Amino acid sequence: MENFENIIIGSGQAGTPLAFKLSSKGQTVAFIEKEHYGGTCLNTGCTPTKAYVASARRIWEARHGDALGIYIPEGASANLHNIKKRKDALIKGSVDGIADSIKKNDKITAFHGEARFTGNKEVFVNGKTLTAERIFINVGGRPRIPEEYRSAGPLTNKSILELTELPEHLVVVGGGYIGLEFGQMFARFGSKVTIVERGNRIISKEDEDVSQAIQEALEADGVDFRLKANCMAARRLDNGKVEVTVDCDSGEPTVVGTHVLLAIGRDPNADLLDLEKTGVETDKKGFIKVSETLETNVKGIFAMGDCNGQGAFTHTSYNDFQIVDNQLFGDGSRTLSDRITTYGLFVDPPLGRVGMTLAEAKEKGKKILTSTRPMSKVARAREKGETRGLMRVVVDADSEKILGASILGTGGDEIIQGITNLMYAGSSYKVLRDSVQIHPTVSELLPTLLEGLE
Ligand SMILES: Cc1cc2nc3c(=O)[nH]c(=O)nc-3n(C[C@H](O)[C@H](O)[C@H](O)COP(=O)(O)OP(=O)(O)OC[C@H]3O[C@@H](n4cnc5c(N)ncnc54)[C@H](O)[C@@H]3O)c2cc1C
Ligand SMILES: NC(=O)c1ccc[n+]([C@@H]2O[C@H](COP(=O)([O-])OP(=O)(O)OC[C@H]3O[C@@H](n4cnc5c(N)ncnc54)[C@H](O)[C@@H]3O)[C@@H](O)[C@H]2O)c1
Repeated sequence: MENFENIIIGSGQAGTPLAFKLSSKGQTVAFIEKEHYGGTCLNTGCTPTKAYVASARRIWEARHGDALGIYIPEGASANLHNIKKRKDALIKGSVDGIADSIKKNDKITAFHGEARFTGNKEVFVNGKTLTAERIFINVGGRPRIPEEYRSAGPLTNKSILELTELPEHLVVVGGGYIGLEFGQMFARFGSKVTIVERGNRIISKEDEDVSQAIQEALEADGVDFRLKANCMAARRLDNGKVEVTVDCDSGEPTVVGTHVLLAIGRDPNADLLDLEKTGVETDKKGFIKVSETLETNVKGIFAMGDCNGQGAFTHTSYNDFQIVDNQLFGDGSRTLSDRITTYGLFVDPPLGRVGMTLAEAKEKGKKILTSTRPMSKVARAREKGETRGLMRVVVDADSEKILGASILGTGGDEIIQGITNLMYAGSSYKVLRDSVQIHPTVSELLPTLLEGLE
């Protein structure tokens, strides 16, 4: 039995900074990771996909000179082997950086193996039992793979990033974040892509016109959509192809492709921890239940990141770390409910989102003011020749505070942060409405957008 002051299970976006923070305070840490340092975001999530998105954008530019008066000779092609090589190098640099820092840190003891609980404050890994008064769980999630897809040998976000040759026809099941980002990039690389979605529209959390505009953007890249695909299964055919049963209301009942990517959501890894040995409670979906300060029902055991169901993004996991850090070493004022929902969808053009959609605000019965402006009415977007998308803001009519915004368009993933900042400041929308912004930028239309509130 080895005793530490802290045990961290999983080196995700919260566990890793926490290990270094605890050690900087002179505390001992057992840091357990079963796979690669940096977790999903670094190895099979954000970093590789955004590297691929950049390659996809480059080939799109190489094929779209005409609109801007540039003659580009034909022949640009994507070399997936080299795209992957670049991505692998990016990841290796960061993973090695974390490993080096851990090696040099005499307060952190690293364990490479799968941890599970054997007692209340007792964790078993690599044949050793570790104990600590404080245990932090940051185990993330894994792709959901329903039984009816298994025999087809579907790709996941992990295995698709190992391909070195382009799929001839990639069938993507799921029209959410993962399906849309991979769908567009592989279409741009040169694969035929069909996205099959169970709902009647893609990315259904967004306002309908936003979903529609994203679908049109991907269709312009050649992506086919099959919506309302409500009876889904997949099987491998004798000729090696995969057949996905879609059973939509109209059209062919199946789609046959060379590869199928499953992107229908992720399940938390909490079920693999033998949590019953500690009495830590999970909810119906398997997420670990936490308090406002991320402590579980067992005192001294915390859950951070995707496994607590309070967020599913790198920045929400990192914010979990900030909350725990503030509770342990700060003034204890930071809690979960301070967090404003914000995220990006990194298709092209990108979507930046914060707070409520218009539909959500209406559903909540709020007295609202709203304004929408198409990107075709934004000078900078016209100058760039990238006029797809729209910007929308929703304001609480009584408090004058911004409730939410969607910016789908060139630079949308960056521009949204200005609105996020205003929301964190708790200021009236009038502060932004009356501000001066640089010309010519997309942001300069934010004051105009706010002048149009109705
Ligand atoms: C394809 C894809 C693209 C994404 N793109 C974005 C994006 O652009 N922006 C964004 O904000 N988010 C993105 N995300 C989401 C983001 O990756 C996660 O929200 C983020 O990684 C937070 O994860 P985490 O901290 O909960 O844990 P993770 O990063 O999932 O790390 C958990 C770690 O725990 C380890 N582990 C699990 N069980 C055990 C165990 N029993 N013992 C030891 N170790 C264990 C795992 O090996 C893993 O390394 C993306 C996700 C995917 C899949
Ligand atoms: N840009 C980003 O920040 C980013 C990028 C990628 C992934 N992620 C994270 O990864 C998580 C998982 O992403 P995801 O795309 O797998 O999930 P998701 O929940 O975003 O989308 C899943 C989609 O699949 C559909 N679906 C569900 N079951 C289906 C079925 N049986 N057949 C057909 N369609 C089905 C759903 O209606 C939904 O549209 C997200 O919650 C997100 O937090 C974030």
